Amino acid sequence: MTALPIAGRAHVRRAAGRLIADDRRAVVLMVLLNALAAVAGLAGPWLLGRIIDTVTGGRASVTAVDQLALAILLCTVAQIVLARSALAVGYRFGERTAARVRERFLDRALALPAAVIERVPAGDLTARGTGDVGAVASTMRDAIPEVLIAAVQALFVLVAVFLLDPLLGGVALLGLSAIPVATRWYLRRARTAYLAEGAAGSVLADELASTIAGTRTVEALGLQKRRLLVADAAIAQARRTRLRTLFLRSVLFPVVDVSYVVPVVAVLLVGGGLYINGSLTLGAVAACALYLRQLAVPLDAILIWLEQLQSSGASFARVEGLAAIPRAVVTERTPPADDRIEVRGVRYAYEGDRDVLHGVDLTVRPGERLALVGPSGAGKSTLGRLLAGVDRPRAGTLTVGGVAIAGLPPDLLRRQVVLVTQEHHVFRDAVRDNLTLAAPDASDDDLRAALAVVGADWADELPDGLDTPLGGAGLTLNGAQAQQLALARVVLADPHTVVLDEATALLDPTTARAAERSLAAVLHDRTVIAIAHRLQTAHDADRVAVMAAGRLVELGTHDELVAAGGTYADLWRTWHG
Ligand SMILES: Nc1ncnc2c1ncn2[C@@H]1O[C@H](COP(=O)(O)OP(=O)(O)OP(=O)(O)O)[C@@H](O)[C@H]1O
Repeated sequence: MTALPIAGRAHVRRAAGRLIADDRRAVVLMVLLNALAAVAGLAGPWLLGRIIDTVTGGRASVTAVDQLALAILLCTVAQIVLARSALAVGYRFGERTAARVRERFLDRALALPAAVIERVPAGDLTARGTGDVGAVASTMRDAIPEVLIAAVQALFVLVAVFLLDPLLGGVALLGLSAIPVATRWYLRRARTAYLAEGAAGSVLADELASTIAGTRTVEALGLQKRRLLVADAAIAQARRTRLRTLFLRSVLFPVVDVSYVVPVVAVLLVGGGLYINGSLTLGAVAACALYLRQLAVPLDAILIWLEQLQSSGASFARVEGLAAIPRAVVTERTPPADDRIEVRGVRYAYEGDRDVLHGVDLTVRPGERLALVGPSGAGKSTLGRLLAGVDRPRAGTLTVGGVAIAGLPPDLLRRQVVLVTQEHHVFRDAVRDNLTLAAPDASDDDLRAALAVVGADWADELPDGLDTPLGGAGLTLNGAQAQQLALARVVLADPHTVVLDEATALLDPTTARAAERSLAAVLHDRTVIAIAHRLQTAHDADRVAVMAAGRLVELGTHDELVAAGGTYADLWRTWHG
């Protein structure tokens, strides 16, 4: 199993920037409304300072004080209205952006090549698609608007203090200096810690999912204790990583809380001195102190969200990690010239450059039945997947009618080659939707005809006909019926070539016989490449290709190969006892 990639910091920053830029009008409006709200909010302490100066200057008249008080009231109302409007614009921006994150993840997950999905732990993809996407979406909805708003407010408050008195502004900044130091310490450690927390969550989800999926096996083999130990280890790791992030938070927050009080005290002390000196009015000192008290609110908001930004930054890196996986690219636009499949110098590696196929050459003749035989691990299934376009070769070419098989678009590919294995997925959907996957334009009559070809009599007695839901609360198909449904899909896709890989291996003997009949009906008039585990299949085939250790070692008819006295002849003798 290979883990899914994680996006680097630069990629995450660019992706976040793009999300904001995609809705830039909302962002500009949000900042503008909020800047106006901040200006209205700043007027309050300044007007209060004016009242103090008017009263202490002995020039107080009731009308002047009333007018100033009324102005404070108006500014407060304006601030509330503007700030609420900014928040409303922000939340709408957040909801739209969250929806885009979800859609993009789904698009990317659906575009992952089948080979990649098979190789990554299922829990990882699920955890990214649920927990991580959820964390990013809620950050976009709540954190980004609030952080933007708080940043504008904090900036305006500081500018106001500097405008009132630059010296007091400097003192305030000095008093706040512990915050960036503590934040830097936190940020340096937080990404790694939150990534570890996310990874531990994925492992836990994966372990639980695989225990649930294998419940019967676990029960049958008495593996409960072993699975519990595995789950315990995953839970312990999840707990360790959570404690680490908790520790980081428990250092940051107390330092920050104390840092809010320091500048207020410093400004009152220094401002008091300046007032006694006569270089500053009492009103200005009071206004500065009030501003700095106000500063705690936006700074607190930024720091609280910073924590969420960090954890969701790690989530975003996991969500964006999918972008690093090359999509299944369509390189061929022209339909193949004919049905001939050519394999030339094909090499394939599951991991790195450790080849499991070492230069395979093969021509599949249209209409023939070709059996692929060889010992376990020889590379038969791997070649079968390449022939069906599920995977691309690392080197060499696999073509049908002159075009690369894996480069064909899905609708064209399924009319050329289809892989039939023992795994038949029944989607939780109506029978009709389960079938039209293979032929979106097929009519109900086509679907019924396809079910009839594979001998699916049960389909005639469905309670709601083709609308009958399958899986979940709907009808549950048994193994043979599920296979017939899969074979009906093949009939509908109507490929000229079918690759069979252990198509009936899992069925019991009675069902297998019925399944063989269905299969025979599907294979009629098509080229068949059968990965043969029973040599009887090879005996009945037109030609036999023998594989050993990733190489094609023999090719010919059954009789020719038996007469040649090589690998196949040995296999045949052993099988015949
Ligand atoms: N998903 C995978 N990841 C890594 N290596 C793999 C994977 N699948 C197969 N292999 C390796 O590739 C080689 C060829 O395997 P393949 O399944 O194609 O052989 P096979 O001839 O079909 O064997 P069998 O008859 O047992 O199915 C083997 O060494 C196998 O271990």
